[in-house]
Amino acid sequence: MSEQRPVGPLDSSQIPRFAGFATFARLPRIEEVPSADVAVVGVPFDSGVSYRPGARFGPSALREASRLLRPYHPGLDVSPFAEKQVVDAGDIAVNPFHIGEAIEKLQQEAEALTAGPTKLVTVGGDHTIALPLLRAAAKKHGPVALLHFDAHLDTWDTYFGEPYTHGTPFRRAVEEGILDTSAVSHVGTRGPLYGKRDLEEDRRLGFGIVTSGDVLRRGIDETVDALRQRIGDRPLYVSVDIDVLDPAHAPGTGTPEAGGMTSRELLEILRGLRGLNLVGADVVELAPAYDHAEITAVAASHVAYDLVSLLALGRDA
Ligand SMILES: N=C(N)NCCCC(=O)O
Ligand SMILES: [Zn+2]
Ligand SMILES: [Zn+2]
Repeated sequence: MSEQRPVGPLDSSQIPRFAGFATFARLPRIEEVPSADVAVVGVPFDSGVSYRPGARFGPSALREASRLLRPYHPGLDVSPFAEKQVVDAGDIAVNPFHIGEAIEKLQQEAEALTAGPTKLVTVGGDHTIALPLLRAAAKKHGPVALLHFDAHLDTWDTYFGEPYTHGTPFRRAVEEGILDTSAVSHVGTRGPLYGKRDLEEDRRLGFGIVTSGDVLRRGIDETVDALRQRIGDRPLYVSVDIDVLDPAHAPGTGTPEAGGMTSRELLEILRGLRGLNLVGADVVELAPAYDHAEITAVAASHVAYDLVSLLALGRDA
């Protein structure tokens, strides 16, 4: 940004936070400011799911839950909306009846949004959308390190013979050479698999795994240290599937698995990433039809807030 001060959220002491249109954290829309450092953008797409549908309603649920976010982040000691111009870039509308076309359009739109200095936090939508987002990130930064928070590996080959689904984005990404496979990790993995081969193939692709049990046994600090060492100075993309959380913390999702992380653990690990070379991030698989009292939407909105805050801190954290 130039000398101009960022346009922040609506003042909740003047306009109650439950009033008015829902943009992320009540921030301005992208059209309302000359340029943006960080944009939160929705992708209401769930045509790639293998079980419960409904993540197409994720972006609007997250925006509604984000009304309660406040401008200062004590955990990271940053006021992200004062440091940087953060905006809501609306939704990227993609074809719900054609996955291939949806992926192409999403990649184009993500490239257009990030053509300048703007960094994206994308709200899904199902996990299929990570592939075009990673393509756009790699086009700009070269192959990126990946930190993938998820109950699932999402490195399966095909479903019903189809290569582009929410269970396959990271295998496609490795095949396409858009990930730096010396620094790709899953965190929070658990639950039954199709066979032991799933793990062998995942390892062959280059992934390291920190299971949800590992996080419990090692604790936050040791987990963060190991991840930071692996990532180093590389451009980093963070993908958060909200089903990384235990169904008690995130019932509103399509493929829930027992034994997951708490939202506290996830947020603490994210805060441990400050100072890394974060270039983009997503939060996916929020499916509000299965939610209760906005439990999952609130958790996802806080994850998005932490990701925005990390981007607002930038490298000088
Ligand atoms: N990406 C998510 N959430 N789930 C993938 C699960 C794929 C499966 O049903 O085997
Ligand atoms: Zn998952
Ligand atoms: Zn996933």
